[in-house]
Amino acid sequence: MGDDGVMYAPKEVLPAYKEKIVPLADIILPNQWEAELLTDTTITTESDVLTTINLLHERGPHTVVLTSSNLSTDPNVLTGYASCVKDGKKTCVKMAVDKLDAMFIGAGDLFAALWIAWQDKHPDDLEVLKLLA
Ligand SMILES: Nc1ncnc2c1ncn2[C@@H]1O[C@H](COP(=O)(O)OP(=O)(O)O)[C@@H](O)[C@H]1O
Ligand SMILES: Cc1ncc(COP(=O)(O)O)c(C=O)c1O
Repeated sequence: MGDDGVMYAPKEVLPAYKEKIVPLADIILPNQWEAELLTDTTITTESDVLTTINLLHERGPHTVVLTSSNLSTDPNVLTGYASCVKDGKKTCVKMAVDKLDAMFIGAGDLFAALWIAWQDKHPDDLEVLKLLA
């Protein structure tokens, strides 16, 4: 959808993402900014992360992965969060990635492709899946 305050799609389609596309999805992998945009929230704490992830679960997806956030206090670490709901039980893990000093276009797309493939192989195992980060 976008990065750092810039949407790749026209902003007019945002309501369709919120109301139509998210409810159709089983797995969504927004970065922090995308998650905030989809839920009209602002994330400044881990508690906010959980609130935002829950709002997204409530719309339908059983898996919500916040691929990156600005919550890490270590400039060399990128922090993400993954949450799955199965049989009414929610599991959430935190992912810490060694941050490279560069900006990668397409990292989110690549991450999503890898995650979806591995989640198909390890459907209930966030501890394995978080190793992708
Ligand atoms: N600077 C970076 N250093 C190391 N890994 C990165 C970096 N940027 C992205 N990644 C990896 O790619 C994944 C997706 O990146 P992210 O920036 O969250 O997606 P998007 O491109 O959608 O904003 C991250 O979870 C991380 O694993
Ligand atoms: C126009 C455009 N640029 C860049 C990207 C890459 O996005 P990301 O870096 O979030 O994977 C996309 C993803 O769909 C895109 O549509």
